[in-house]
Amino acid sequence: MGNNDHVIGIRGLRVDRGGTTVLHELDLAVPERQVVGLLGPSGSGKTTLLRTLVGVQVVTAGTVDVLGRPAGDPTLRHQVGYVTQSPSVYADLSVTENLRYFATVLGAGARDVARVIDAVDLARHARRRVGTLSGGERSRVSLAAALLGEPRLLVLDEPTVGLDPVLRRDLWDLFARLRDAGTSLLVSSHVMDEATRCDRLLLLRDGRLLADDTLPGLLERTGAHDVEHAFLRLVEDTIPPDGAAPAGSPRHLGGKAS
Ligand SMILES: Nc1ncnc2c1ncn2[C@@H]1O[C@H](COP(=O)(O)OP(=O)(O)OP(=O)(O)O)[C@@H](O)[C@H]1O
Repeated sequence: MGNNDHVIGIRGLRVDRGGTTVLHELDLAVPERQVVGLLGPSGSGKTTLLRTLVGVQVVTAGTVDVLGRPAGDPTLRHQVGYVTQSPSVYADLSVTENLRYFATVLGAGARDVARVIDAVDLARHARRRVGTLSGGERSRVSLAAALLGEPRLLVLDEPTVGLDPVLRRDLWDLFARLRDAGTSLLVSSHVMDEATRCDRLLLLRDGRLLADDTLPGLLERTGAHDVEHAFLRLVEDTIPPDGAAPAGSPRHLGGKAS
């Protein structure tokens, strides 16, 4: 796959925070027009990795390219939508007022406001003050703001956290629709089940990439029946017990380990 098919290219990325290395020599590429899940337990480095993509994280070593430009390049501002874990919208403004404000900042038109409100299914709450919305509704307002201007890449940090199963399903349906319309998405989650909704998976643990694969590829490679067990098998393979085969041995990676 050539560079043109990738929306994100990372080489030798190392990030130190507070004197500790939290991302170790990451190499990865995210293909365009796919929903790519960045899965890993709490503290594995997901947010740190996403922050590097939008240029707000100091990088110790390596390169991070987004849409063919260095991460953080001003030309990317309108092409990358980023939603952080805490909703970054104004509680004392209505849904529409929030989005009009962000549309003005981004130079997007009023029609775009109606489009993004529809996209996240908040039309019936458009006049409500954001402070009166539920947590899930509020996070959809943040998502709507990220959709303004039709970015080519959406970077979403744990967008489904705290949502009930119905809302989670609806949000993943929305991600699939955005992908079908041509957007590339990188979505972080610590809920391994959400792997089934992703076209590709990046599994992160302790700042290291355990896997960069499709779900079927991952299951076949590890012989596991779900992503949680695949994750555990990969962890076993990278931390061998005393006297066992070295890390990266084909013990589990190719076979059907029990
Ligand atoms: N400002 C900071 N200073 C020092 N260490 C930090 C800082 N922010 C995060 N870390 C550490 O970096 C590591 C990765 O954190 P990060 O927030 O990227 O993980 P995460 O996978 O997003 O976790 P979560 O799912 O809980 O949000 C953790 O060990 C965390 O304690």
